[in-house]
Amino acid sequence: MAHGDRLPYGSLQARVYFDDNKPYTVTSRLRRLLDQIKPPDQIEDLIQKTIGDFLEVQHNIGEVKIGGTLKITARSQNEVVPGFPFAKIDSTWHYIEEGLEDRTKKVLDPTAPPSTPNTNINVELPWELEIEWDKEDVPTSTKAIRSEFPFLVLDANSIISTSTPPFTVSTHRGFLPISDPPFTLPPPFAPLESLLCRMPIVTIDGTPGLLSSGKLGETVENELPDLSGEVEKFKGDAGIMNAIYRDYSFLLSAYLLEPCHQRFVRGEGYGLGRQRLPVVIAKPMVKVAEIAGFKPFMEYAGSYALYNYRLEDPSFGLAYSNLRLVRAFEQGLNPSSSEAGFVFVHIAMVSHSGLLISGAVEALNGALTSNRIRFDTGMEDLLTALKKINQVMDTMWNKSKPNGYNTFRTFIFGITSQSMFPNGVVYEGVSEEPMSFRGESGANDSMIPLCDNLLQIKMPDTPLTEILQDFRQYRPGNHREFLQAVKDHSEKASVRQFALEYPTSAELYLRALDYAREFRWRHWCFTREYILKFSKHPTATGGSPIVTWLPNQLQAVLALMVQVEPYCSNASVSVSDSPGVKDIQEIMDLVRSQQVTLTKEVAKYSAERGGAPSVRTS
Ligand code: HEM
Repeated sequence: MAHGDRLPYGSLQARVYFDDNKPYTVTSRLRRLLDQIKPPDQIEDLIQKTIGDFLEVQHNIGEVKIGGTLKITARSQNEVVPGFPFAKIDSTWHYIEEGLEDRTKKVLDPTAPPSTPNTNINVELPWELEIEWDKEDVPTSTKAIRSEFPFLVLDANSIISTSTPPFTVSTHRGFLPISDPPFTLPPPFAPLESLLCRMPIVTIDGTPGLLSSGKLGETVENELPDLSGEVEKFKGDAGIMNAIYRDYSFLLSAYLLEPCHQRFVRGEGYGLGRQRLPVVIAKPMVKVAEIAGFKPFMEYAGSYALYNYRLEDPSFGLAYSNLRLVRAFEQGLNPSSSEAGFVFVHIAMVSHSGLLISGAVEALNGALTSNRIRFDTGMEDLLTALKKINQVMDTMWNKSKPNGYNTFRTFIFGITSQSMFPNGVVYEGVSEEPMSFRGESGANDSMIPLCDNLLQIKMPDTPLTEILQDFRQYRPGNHREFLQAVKDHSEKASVRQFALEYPTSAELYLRALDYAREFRWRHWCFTREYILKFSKHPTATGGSPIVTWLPNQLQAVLALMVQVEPYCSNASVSVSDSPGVKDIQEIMDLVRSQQVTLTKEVAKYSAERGGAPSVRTS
């Protein structure tokens, strides 16, 4: 049924589910129905009731065309309550956020009524019917969720269970796991735990570990049983599954890359890694990765960076000084090591991604509904978040020193496009066909891709961009789906065009691009100072060509900024009035000088390294 079609029956009902026992006043108002035939403009029901379960309101509206707004506001002492709206059209109940995965729906709504089959109503109908929550009263973090962008983003009120995937996007945890990661494994995995404690180059008690003496490989082969039978037993606990996946991925990478580390510390090239993974790592890893929804190799979010912390004092939360590593390659769990600093800066940045997400969703909803105020408000939140994220990123220089980076870096390389694994790696007991996966990389973080997708930053049609697309597979499933939904809806709403239609929005848009530029420029500087100065290896840990890949995306952002600049010429000065905020001219001068500098630097490094390496995309 499409927008404008007639509803065959004159009844529209809404049902609100409450998850506590407070008394509520519920106002339900039907308004702005387009092309109504009979009903009055507006019907208002006021119902006061103590509720422990559902409240239903019904409007008898006669024959109407689809496309109106049912507004339901529920209040308890001025607080807007968390409720889940349903619409009943004819005799079928539709959850308003129709289209969500059943899994998520069940977590949030254990009491959802079964929908009865109805041949007249298409399941897409609720999306034609706009249902809004009272905008003034709904907190920023939640108002976007119950609106036009059909992706369920959790918030602090959402009910989560042990089966909720740890990496479920939310407005309070952002792209961090929804709960802090478990840091001990169930008892059957004691042999794995024991190996991982003895594994780092320097162990927790300061003594040299297995990687220091090059004894990890033989110790694995002598000691580790095949625990793949145990993995399945913990299937119901998504957090534990993710922790088991994290821990096997550390052992797997250390095992494969140990010989490369030995050569690297002797000042030689990396040479070859181990080309076969023994069954005792391969089988449980493949099993746990499949259940947890990752590739059977170390990933950025699910393993090395975002699932690799514990809180020293849980009451202190995610403060940088309160973070400790769970696993490490380099210096035991020393929180001041370069490896710890590298991991913690990522976590500290991502801890600000909740506002980035709610801002992006609000801006998207603004564009989807042609609501300029909503769009601008969302963009302002996005800018606040990006500013903070960039500030934290800048602390990397002190928290993890360039000369300490290359020691632990050896262990986060992947298989794809790496000279250490020219023919892939055989996972014994799984398949004799060699497998290949990209290595751990911040490129699999979701914050910058969110900006790319929301702002419709078009990357050039090059093999380098294919690598960017290939990286998408290496993210948690819910991150991937969220980013895809943002991309699709941003295209549907033509976010970029919507922003450029009005100078103030255009300025906000340009400033968001500027933060993406700043992020990518700093990245290029990191690559120069941490990698190019110390290593001749041609590919980064994720398998992208070290000199040309980051500039591919950075140049695209710089070029887009030049295109957008003219649309900001009459913008209100309010955004740039705040202290410390650069004016547009200043931003654009920097953009033009970075375009020139980057081109020169890429040419220089490429020439020094004998031209750009050939690019393999998968
Ligand atoms: C010493 C610090 C860092 C270095 C040396 C570094 C290095 C790199 C390199 C070489 C790449 C290329 C991709 C590949 O691995 O094949 C990359 C990509 C990327 N890294 Fe980092 N990184 C650092 C810190 C961070 C941090 C703190 C973040 C925060 C989330 C991050 C996020 C990203 C992103 C989003 C990309 C993709 C860039 C794009 O789309 O243009 N990196 N990084």
